[in-house]
Amino acid sequence: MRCAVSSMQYKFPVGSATDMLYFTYFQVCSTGVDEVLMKDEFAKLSKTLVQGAATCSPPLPLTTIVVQDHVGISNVAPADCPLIPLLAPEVDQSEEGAVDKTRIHDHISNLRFSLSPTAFFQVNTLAAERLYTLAGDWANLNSDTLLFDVCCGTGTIGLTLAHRVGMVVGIEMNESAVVDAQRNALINGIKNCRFVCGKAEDVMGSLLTEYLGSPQQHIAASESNSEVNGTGKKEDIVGGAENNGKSTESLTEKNDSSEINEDLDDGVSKELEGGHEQCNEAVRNQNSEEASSLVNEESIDAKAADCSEHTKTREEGSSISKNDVLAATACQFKNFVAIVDPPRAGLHPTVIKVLRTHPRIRRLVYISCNPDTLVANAIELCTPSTEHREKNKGHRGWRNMSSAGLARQRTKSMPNSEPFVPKRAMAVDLFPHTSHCEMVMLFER
Ligand SMILES: C[S@@+](CC[C@H](N)C(=O)[O-])C[C@H]1O[C@@H](n2cnc3c(N)ncnc32)[C@H](O)[C@@H]1O
Repeated sequence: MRCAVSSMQYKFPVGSATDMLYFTYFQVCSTGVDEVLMKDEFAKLSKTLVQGAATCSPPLPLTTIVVQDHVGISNVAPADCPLIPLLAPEVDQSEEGAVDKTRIHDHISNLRFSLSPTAFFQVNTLAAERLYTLAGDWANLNSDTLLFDVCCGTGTIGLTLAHRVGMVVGIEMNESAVVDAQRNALINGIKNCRFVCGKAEDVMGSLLTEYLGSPQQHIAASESNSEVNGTGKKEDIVGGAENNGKSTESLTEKNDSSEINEDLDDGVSKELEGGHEQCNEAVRNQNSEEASSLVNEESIDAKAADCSEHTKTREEGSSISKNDVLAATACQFKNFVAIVDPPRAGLHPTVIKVLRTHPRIRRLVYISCNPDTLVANAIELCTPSTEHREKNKGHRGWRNMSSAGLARQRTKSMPNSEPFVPKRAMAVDLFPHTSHCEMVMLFER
């Protein structure tokens, strides 16, 4: 296939609404095209965009254009592909905070978000605000809630809901987005969030065990509770697990450690002493404008990088970080909720499996931009374990199977576990005048 930039159709939002085409990225396939020609085409593209932005009314403040250089077959360039700047921002060094012009800034729910070029961010921010609020309402959040923000991007969902929960743990595979999320927490003075860089399928299981204890532990606690008092009530299970869980043990061990005291010197101790209520109060009182005027972008950069470094160090097991302290305090929570917002491919089967088989996750809010994969994931979350059909029997071959068909096959190897029940669903129109929308679905058990 041969295709160059010049063969692309692109319009710019000029004139009447019917002429408009909003885009978040261009995709260019350049197989067999000379590099000089490509450069020339990119220069033309850049010029067109600059002209389009200037002729808008009011003119669009276009500061940066970058392209990602990806060699390979994919409809999305991986986040670590090199970035080529086509239009560099005009930086006035005398102006305070000028360095920040290389980043995009936006606001959602009175919070300020600073974004790097490869990080995902909803284009329709007003509708995104409604979407996240709805997800938060359905998630039934309170100060006893530990919220897992799965596929968290730049931290938008977790940060906008942080004031409604005890703590947020965000999981995201794009490293730049994770650093953005740390940075956005700092910019907005939010202290009860931890962001972990990794594929959800690789880290979700160990994070659930770290914060909630292992599924086996809770099943055992549940069984012994039922034997002792003949009830098996879920409240009893939660209470027992809190005292016996891994998190409690690690809290005791870590509080004795001299290493942790050094780590706390940087002010983390103050965050924790005050508890989550104080932290929530800070979030409530500090609107984004005040916060942004208080923070210095360079120190934010350093702190965000520092936080992400801590995450890495911690995973290597060589030191105790601020994140360990957050993890250690997690045992106080009673309500564990996941809000998942995966890409079009949906959640990886491993993520579905760990969420379904952990008995303490009772509520899950799924935000989806692709109904096909939402249905497939819902089948795996909700099919009762008792339906033991013979594995691999009666299917028409993997290649011809829909995502729902594949999901049905996978339910046969799902470990015995209580199924979720789909309770509510609502479409949120983030992309007016297109056939796309976001779907929010609440699952409970
Ligand atoms: C639809 S976006 C949602 C981002 C964020 N929740 C928001 O609303 O801005 C999906 C996000 O999932 C991330 N992602 C994709 N696959 C992932 C995986 N396997 N594990 C963790 N994150 C993943 C992407 O990098 C992207 O940031």
